[in-house]
Order: sequence, then structure tokens, then C-alpha cells
Amino acid sequence: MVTRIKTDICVIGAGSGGLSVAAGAVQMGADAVLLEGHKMGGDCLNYGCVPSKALLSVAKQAHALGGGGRFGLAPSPAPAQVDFAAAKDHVRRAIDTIAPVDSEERFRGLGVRVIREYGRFISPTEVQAGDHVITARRFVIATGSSPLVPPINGLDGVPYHTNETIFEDREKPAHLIIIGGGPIGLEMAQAHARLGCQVTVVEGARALGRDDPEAVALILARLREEGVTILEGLQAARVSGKAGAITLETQDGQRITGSHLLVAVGRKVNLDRLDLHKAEVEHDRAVRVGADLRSSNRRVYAIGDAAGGMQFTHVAGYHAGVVIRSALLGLPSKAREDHIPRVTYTDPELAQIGPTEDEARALHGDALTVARFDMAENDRAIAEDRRAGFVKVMVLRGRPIGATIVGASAGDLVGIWAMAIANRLKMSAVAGTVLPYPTLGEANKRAAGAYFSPKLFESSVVKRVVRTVQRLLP
Ligand SMILES: Cc1cc2nc3c(=O)[nH]c(=O)nc-3n(C[C@H](O)[C@H](O)[C@H](O)COP(=O)(O)OP(=O)(O)OC[C@H]3O[C@@H](n4cnc5c(N)ncnc54)[C@H](O)[C@@H]3O)c2cc1C
Ligand SMILES: NC(=O)c1ccc[n+]([C@@H]2O[C@H](COP(=O)([O-])OP(=O)(O)OC[C@H]3O[C@@H](n4cnc5c(N)ncnc54)[C@H](O)[C@@H]3O)[C@@H](O)[C@H]2O)c1
Repeated sequence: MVTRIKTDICVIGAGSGGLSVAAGAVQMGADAVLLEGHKMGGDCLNYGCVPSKALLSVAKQAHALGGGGRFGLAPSPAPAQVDFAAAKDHVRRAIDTIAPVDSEERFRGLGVRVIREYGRFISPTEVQAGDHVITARRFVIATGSSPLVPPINGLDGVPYHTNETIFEDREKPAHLIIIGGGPIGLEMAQAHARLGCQVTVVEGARALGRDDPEAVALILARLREEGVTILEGLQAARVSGKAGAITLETQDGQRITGSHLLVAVGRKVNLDRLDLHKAEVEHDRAVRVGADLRSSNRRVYAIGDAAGGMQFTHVAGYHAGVVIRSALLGLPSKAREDHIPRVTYTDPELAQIGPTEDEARALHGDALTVARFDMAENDRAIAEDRRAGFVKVMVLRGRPIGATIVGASAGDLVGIWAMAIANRLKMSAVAGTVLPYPTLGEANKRAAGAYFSPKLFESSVVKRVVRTVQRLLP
């Protein structure tokens, strides 16, 4: 028998974006229904950010154990003796520790009606989930994305991992072949290499191809030093073999044999189950939305990965805020992308916000100034021997529009530029901030200082003024 529910807001998908909308909605007094067909917490908690960062952290510890020699500590064997299954226990513990925050129980407690079924539109104003039919004033599609599995010859005949299975596997791969040198491919490459696996990355174009080439070169050099083989400009064309002995053949005929295979070639938005045509919601590879995140059906919003822009947890959370303002308060609300940072958590980390140097030069030509500071000159980086990297800031008419940071803790360091760009602050706001010494964060202030140095120290006008003032002073 069908149960009919009427609500203010029906959220489809309980991942990073959907959970934030549902929690915000009930806490602000709206009635909300939340649909989830699979695991509460979505990709980030179960198959994405959390397990990948947990595995990277074990790998970092293992790597550190092998690197004491340069500090005069008795060197341990490198790589450290790794209990791979125990590393996966750490991954599981991290997920289990966070899971209650995203759980059905917590959301029911907040007052959200949670239905553990996949939802599909049956009309422009109704969604069916199991034997529930939900009529809502507003719908939010927050269905996320899944690993894209490319049509590589033979792939369906061999066992392979995606991000949905690799974190579960407790058996240490002797040789992991990774198709795709994007953030997933490279994070997993470094994690596995540091845990004692042989790793080969096969990348069809350029690894981390959307990022600043100078920063990427630094990361690839580090990965190669650590033993990762990275083959660029080689499309995977065919795979064959069986568990434990998988051969990948590239388009130009090179053959690589490994024990395990990870496919990490991008994402496919989860739209298949939604019957979007019944809701008159237009889509291509994602739901088509405007800056207000509304689709062709004004009652229906799309957020996070489903909205087709930047695919990050913090973007899904930011979208949730935009939708809440519009759907709950009826206020005009638009999403921006210019102030959104992204970070790849290799070691060194790579953080980017706004355009890269090349992109900014193409957009603004001679009006652009690039301010830079090398981590090698940061006292804390020297003290800790973490000197690789730099801060580069793209500046237009005195305001930062982009930043690239590569180096230790780049993901944390980029925060100050995220704040500056989000609030359209001037470079003087960063240059004029006093930061504690010695911190890596001072590199940001020094980059801002580098922007002003030529104006201050190479200006004949400044020199003339100072000389005049000095003559007049008693
Ligand atoms: C390996 C990996 C590492 C990552 N690392 C990071 C990182 O470090 N930092 C970062 O910011 N981002 C990272 N990401 C990206 C991040 O995970 C996603 O951008 C984020 O999870 C998107 O949130 P979302 O709410 O759009 O979708 P999701 O979190 O994927 O949630 C969507 C939910 O909708 C459900 N669903 C789908 N269809 C339906 C339906 N019809 N009815 C009901 N429920 C449905 C799904 O089961 C899922 O639970 C990573 C991704 C991967 C794969
Ligand atoms: N730290 C983070 O925030 C983080 C980490 C992981 C993933 N993510 C999110 O997940 C998204 C997906 O990551 P991803 O790494 O899977 O995708 P991606 O699209 O960023 O990279 C995939 C790579 O695979 C290559 N490729 C495609 N087909 C190929 C083939 N047949 N042979 C060889 N190479 C091929 C592409 O050239 C590309 O470089 C990211 O863009 C990001 O939004 C974020």
C-alpha cells in the first residue's frame, strides 16, 4: 500500500550535500524528508574523503619511520614493516567514528523523516521511494556520483577495484596498476607505495592535468622518488588476465603486468534512477542548473556532485547553504565558484583556488601580477626539513584572484586565500596580518609581501620621500 507524505522539502540522497540541507531545514523549522537508497553519509564518508585520508595517514606514518636517517635517528627499514590489514582497520575505525554524525538515528533525532529507499520522480511535484509517495514544495537532488568505468577492452573480464571496493580489500597488492593520474589515482598511488606495494600509474594525458604544471612536476618527482612508476600520455586500451596477474596494454602496445587493478578515471553523476524526464528536469551528464542551483523545474534544485561543477565535499556543503537560503527563506541566493579551494592530499599537498597562473595570464594578460614565495625560505619548513614547495598568488588590481600552494600542509595554508578571495580582500589585508613565528603560514604573508616589495623597495618616489622626511626630522 502506498503511503502519501506531504512535506516542505524532500532531499534525495544522504551524502555530504543532502545531509546538510536536511539538518539545516529542520533546525530552521521546516518539515523535511530525506531519502537514501544506500549508505548514510554517501561517498565522502564511505568510499571517498574519509577512507582515502585515513589510508594516506597510515602511509605517512610508515614513510616517516623510514626517513629518520637524515635527522641522525637510527633508520628503520624502508618501507616500514606494514600490516596491511591493520592499516585497513584504521580506515574502518575512522569511518565508524564519523558515521554516527551522518546516521539515520541522528537525523531522526533532529526531526527529519528518513526513508531508506531510492527515490524517483513520478511527476513534477512527486517522488516515489519504495511504497512512499512524497509531495514537496521543493526537491533537492543530492545523489552524488559513482566511479566512471571506461569502455576498456577486456575490463569486464578481469577483477578490478574502484574507490567503492579498494578500501575494503585487506590483502596487500604486490603490484597495483592504476588507470588514471587524477587526484584519486595519485593519492592512492602514494598511499600504496608507502605501504610497500609496487605501483604503476597509467595516465592517458597529463597527471593532475588541471593543475599548475610547476606544482605538479614537484609532486610527480616526489612520487617517482618514492618508487611509483607514472606513465603519462598513454591511454589504457586493453586488459586481460585473472586475479593476481592482470596485464594492461596501452594504446601504443606497452604491456604492464600487476597483481591488482584500480580504475580511477573520473566520475559519473548518479541520475539513472531519478526518472528526471517525469519531473521535467533537464540534464546532460549532470542536472542542468543555474547559479541559483535551480533546474528547469523551479521546484527542483541540484547540489554537490549532481550539479555537475566542482566535485568536492565542501562544495556540496556550500551548495546546501545556498539552497537553504533560497528554498526556506525565499531569498535570492547564488553559488560562486571563484572562491572554492581544492586540495590533492599527496605529500607534498597541492592546493588551488581560482585560476592557475597560466589560466589567469590567458584571462588577464599584462594586468596580472604573480607574487611568489618559496617554502625553502620559510624558517619552519627549514627547521622541519619540509622545504619543497611554494606559494604563488595571482593578483589583479591589488586583490588576489587565485593561489597555488604546493608543499607541506598546503590544504591548511590555502585557507587564508580562500577567506581573502571569498571576501574580496586586498593583498594588503594578508600582508598586514601578523602571524606567529615560526609557522608555515608565514609563507602566505611573505608571498603577499613579495607583491608589495617592488612597489616599496624599488620605487624612486618612495626613496625621495624618505630622504626628504629624514632631512626634516629633528
Ligand atoms: C576516493 C575519493 C576521495 C575523495 N576525497 C575528497 C576529499 O579529500 N575532499 C573533498 O572535498 N572531496 C573528496 N572527494 C569528493 C567527495 O566525496 C564528493 O564530492 C562528495 O561526496 C559529494 O557529495 P554529494 O552530497 O554530492 O554526494 P554523495 O556524498 O555521493 O551522496 C550521494 C548519496 O545519494 C544517494 N543516492 C543516489 N541516488 C539516489 C536516489 N535516487 N535516491 C536516494 N538516494 C540516492 C547515494 O547512495 C549517496 O549516499 C573524494 C571522492 C572520492 C571518490
Ligand atoms: N582530494 C580531493 O579533494 C579528492 C580526491 C579524490 C577525488 N576527488 C574528486 O573526485 C573526482 C574524480 O577523481 P579522479 O581522479 O577519478 O578523476 P579525474 O577526472 O580528476 O582524473 C582522471 C584521469 O584519468 C585519465 N584517464 C581517463 N581515461 C583514461 C584511460 N583510458 N587510460 C588512462 N588514463 C585515463 C584522465 O586523463 C584524467 O587525468 C575529482 O575530480 C575530485 O572532484 C577529490
